[in-house]
Amino acid sequence: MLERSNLGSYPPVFRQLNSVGPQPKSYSMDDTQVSVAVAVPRVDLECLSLPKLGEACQNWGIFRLVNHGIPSTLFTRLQHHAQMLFSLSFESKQALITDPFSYFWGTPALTSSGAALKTASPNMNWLEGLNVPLSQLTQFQPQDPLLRSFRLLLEEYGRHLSRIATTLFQSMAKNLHLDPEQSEPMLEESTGFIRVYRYPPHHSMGGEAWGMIPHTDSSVLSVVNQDQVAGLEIFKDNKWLLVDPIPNTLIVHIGDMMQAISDDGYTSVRHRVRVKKQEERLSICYFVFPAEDSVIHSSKYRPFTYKEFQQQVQKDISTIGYKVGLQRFKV
Ligand SMILES: O=C(O)CCC(=O)C(=O)O
Ligand SMILES: [Fe+2]
Repeated sequence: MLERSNLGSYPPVFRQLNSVGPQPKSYSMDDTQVSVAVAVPRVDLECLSLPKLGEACQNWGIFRLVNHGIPSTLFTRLQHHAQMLFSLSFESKQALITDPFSYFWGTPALTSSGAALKTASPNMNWLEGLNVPLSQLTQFQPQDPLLRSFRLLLEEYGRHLSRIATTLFQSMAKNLHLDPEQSEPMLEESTGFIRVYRYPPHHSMGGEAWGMIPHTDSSVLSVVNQDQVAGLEIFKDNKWLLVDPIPNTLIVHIGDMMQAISDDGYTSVRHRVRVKKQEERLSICYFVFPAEDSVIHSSKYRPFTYKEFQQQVQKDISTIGYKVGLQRFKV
């Protein structure tokens, strides 16, 4: 049960708990019925089966990674630190979390500097988060002991995620018969960043709020580490399906860049996050991209760089309120 004392840690716009005051505008969707839990395919990183991996990427665009080599104690410590950090007062978080980290709420769409992107959309995403560019981690030398130890954990976690993403990408490239020289810049480890999210509870009296509205990730690969509070849903075969949390497993998403690289053979799966009435949810997500200026060649899209793609996404979010994505680049 949520402690009221927690309230001061939420950004003011999320402090409407139990009130009948004005509700944030909700994302209007007709397909918000309860989604069913589903067994997403499992991929074992220790005994990686290329056919199984290929099948998951083609048919699902998402899979559950097991035997990934990350110690369970690292998961626990990360979650614990994230919880402690988010439970600080809103003002403390604003003051403590400084460049190159950034603290945001209400939208996951950020500019390249980490500031929240001004969006034309009235949809409020019911979340607060921390943005961590991994290549700049060592520049973050906070005085605060909690942040200092969190940074060390993120560094260790980032190394694991780089290893995992590289192994998976190389196996996917093999499956797709990509030329190793051309595919190498398609996964640039230095572009990797981590988002740590907290989804506050939402006591809806009138409207419903989404933790994160439906979207596809712009990345090559995204790796989600969720706590025990369910909420992540994927859209498959015209249904929303719940991706259950299972301790010590990771959820890997195919992102838009991987969809383009694979000539649409793999699907960047649409997903969203549902918020709970009583419980907070935490997740720690990793995203990795192609080298900014490498040209992505695909039979389905005109040649483009990730930089162009990102600029187009930011322009669409600012002007029309949502991401159009790969459609903008179709031949
Ligand atoms: O919190 C989650 O489980 C997913 C977050 C997500 O989809 C994203 O950051 O793109
Ligand atoms: Fe996502």
